Amino acid sequence: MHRITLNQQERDEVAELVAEVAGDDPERWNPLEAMDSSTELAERLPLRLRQFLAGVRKNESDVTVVSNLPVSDDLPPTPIGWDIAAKTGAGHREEAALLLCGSALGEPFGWANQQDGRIVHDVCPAPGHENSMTSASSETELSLHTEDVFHPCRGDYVSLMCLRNPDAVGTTLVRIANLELTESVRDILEQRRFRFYPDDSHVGAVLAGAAAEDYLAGRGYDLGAVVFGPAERPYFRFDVDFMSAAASDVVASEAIISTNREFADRIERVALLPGDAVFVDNYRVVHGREPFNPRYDGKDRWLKRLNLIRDVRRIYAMSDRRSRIIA
Ligand SMILES: NC(=[NH2+])NCCC[C@H](N)C(=O)O
Ligand SMILES: O=C(O)CCC(=O)C(=O)O
Ligand SMILES: [Fe+2]
Repeated sequence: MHRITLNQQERDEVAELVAEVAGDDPERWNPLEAMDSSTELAERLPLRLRQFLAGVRKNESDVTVVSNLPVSDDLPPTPIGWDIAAKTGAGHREEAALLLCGSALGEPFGWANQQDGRIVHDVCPAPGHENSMTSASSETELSLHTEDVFHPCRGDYVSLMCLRNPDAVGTTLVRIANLELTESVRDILEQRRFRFYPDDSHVGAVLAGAAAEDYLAGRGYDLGAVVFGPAERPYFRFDVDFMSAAASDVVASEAIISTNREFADRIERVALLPGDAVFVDNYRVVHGREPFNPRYDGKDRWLKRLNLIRDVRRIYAMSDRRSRIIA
């Protein structure tokens, strides 16, 4: 794990940029506008941080933590669900901090059908979702997954900035570099024998069964491989809850099961503290979360999440609109 810890002066410098991007009034916070200014202002981040993130990008570092980012003294209570945060602008300065750092690594983008098309998401437990398969869950663990596994323009990085984490709940991680797959399993994973589906956070997406297969095939998301790219430094995608083998392909189905079993021995964890942001390489690492007990008292665990792609033109090229929000 690569880590940089900002010193006091660097933290103050970031806080100044955050103030410029975010302003004082959460009610007037417009993340899409802020995204534009943050891309320019990212040039003024402390040199040591910019150089560090440039190295992360160039070397394709698996997991990177930036520590001691500014978190507001007057942080509002943890919202009880992302929709509340969307209404109130809660944690808008921290959204700005994540946009600034993220812009040094990639290009922010979002999904029209996820968290209402927001560019920065809230990850906090929500009543009624304790055992769901979305980031709003708590009591049930969140399976190790590639973020937005189904989509060809899924993020190169998923980034999470911590505002609160009182019980030091861990984000779980497995790197492909640590997997010891047998040659025969790897061989199967490299073949286009798998289907990948939108997860439950993509509202209104067709979720399962034959209808989903038609929908995805119609959009060009046909059978794909799990492992791909350079043999010496491969990429992968995996989400046991939202993938399947092609119909009646028992061998591919078994490869999913054995890969998922292999994860168990390779899990690393990072318990983010307030002011930590983790940048997970979404092509080299799957991530998830340990279970925990939600409180719903304003002191709950609270992260901001931002997707980053290395070349936003890949998104523009898929559509007839020049938008970072994938429809
Ligand atoms: N295996 C899974 N549960 N995958 C879905 C992960 C959570 C999803 N990214 C969300 O925003 O809610
Ligand atoms: O809460 C975490 O640590 C991870 C959450 C996650 O995987 C997500 O929001 O996509
Ligand atoms: Fe995730």
